[in-house]
Amino acid sequence: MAQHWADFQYEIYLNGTTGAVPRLPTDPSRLEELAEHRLGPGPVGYVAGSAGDGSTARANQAALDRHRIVPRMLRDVHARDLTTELLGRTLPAPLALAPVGVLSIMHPDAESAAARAAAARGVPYILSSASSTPLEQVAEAMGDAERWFQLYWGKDREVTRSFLGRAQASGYSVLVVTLDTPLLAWRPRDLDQAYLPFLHGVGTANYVTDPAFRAGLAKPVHEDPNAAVMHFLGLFGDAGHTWPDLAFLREHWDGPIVLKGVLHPDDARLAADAGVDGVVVSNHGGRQVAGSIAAADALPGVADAVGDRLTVLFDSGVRTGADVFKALALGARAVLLGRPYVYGFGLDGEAGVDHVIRCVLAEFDLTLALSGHARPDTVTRADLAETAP
Ligand SMILES: Cc1cc2nc3c(=O)[nH]c(=O)nc-3n(C[C@H](O)[C@H](O)[C@H](O)COP(=O)(O)O)c2cc1C
Ligand SMILES: O=C(O)C(=O)c1ccccc1
Repeated sequence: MAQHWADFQYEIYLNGTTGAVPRLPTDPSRLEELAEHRLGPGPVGYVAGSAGDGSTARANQAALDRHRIVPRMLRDVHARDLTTELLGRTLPAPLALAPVGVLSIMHPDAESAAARAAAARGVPYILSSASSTPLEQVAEAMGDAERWFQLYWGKDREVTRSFLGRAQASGYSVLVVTLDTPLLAWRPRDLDQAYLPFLHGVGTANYVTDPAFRAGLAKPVHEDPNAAVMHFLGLFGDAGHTWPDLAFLREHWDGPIVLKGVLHPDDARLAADAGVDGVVVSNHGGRQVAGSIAAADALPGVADAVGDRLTVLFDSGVRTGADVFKALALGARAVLLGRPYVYGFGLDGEAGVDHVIRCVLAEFDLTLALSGHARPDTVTRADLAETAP
């Protein structure tokens, strides 16, 4: 019998015959509850928290929930193939791990371990600019797996140029440029605990090891670490960038460029006009604009506007394999998984990330089959019914 991601369920049941149950829950809500219970209040608050009243984060899930799958019967779904072509690459499934900075607040093994877990399954890992470990070290941990780098496009051109050069020298091939975070949003859960990871020395490793960044410091990092953090906070974002500035990135990056955080169809058209290769429809997991449109509600408009010109990716609210199916039906080529893998990582390190990847892909494989599809790319809007809120 061909190997399917769905076989993970029988592996779990078979292990159960010897009394072994999974070390982590397979249900994403229970995983989050466990993380809230076991991990430190500052760190877990940073991950679980969102902007303002939290309404955008809730809306992300509600929007996916409002769309219901309409399964089709008696189609041959016996042999399934989840491989997905995008940006000139073949992925084992329509899934990548979203860039999440400061992972060492969750687990001391940090980004290298999360990246290794993704690499072992062939799932692209998108390394954040704000990683706890320098990008060169994470690249080494990944062997010859796909490397994607997420850029916080900051105020200092020399630092940006240096980051792009370092990332290319370390074998990162896809550049994901995050547009929705020129400033950190108002985040009450962090404010109420007065907790910001960077001030605990986390998330600045790519910066403090960078020659161009160091050139802007009055004193060496070890002599005045707080000044280095404040310098980072002052330059990691730039609220002054506009569309024509993208030419600078195009000039300094050889591979595909994907813009993350696009919600308006007109912005998607501007992205296509600017000559980039893809967009991620995302509201940053509800962490930036409280009250913003749910990402899943923005997806069809963006897909209609640029689906024939750009690779459309999606994140914000994906928790299950069924959510992956719905995102594809609404027009995404693939999805990025955010908080769920971070909880798995916090609870069980590299093995926890592997567990979450396998749960989501097993359920996606089963959803695909039970809905009448043998491949991700045959899923369309006709597979969904939209119900009243
Ligand atoms: C703790 C945390 C840190 C994040 N850091 C980054 C980052 O460094 N760069 C970035 O582009 N997005 C970052 N994001 C956003 C994710 O890439 C992604 O858009 C979001 O988590 C998707 O929403 P979801 O977690 O609800 O699925 C972060 C998200 C979380 C939860
Ligand atoms: O916390 C975040 O959502 C985020 O994107 C971020 C921003 C700056 C540095 C690290 C993470």
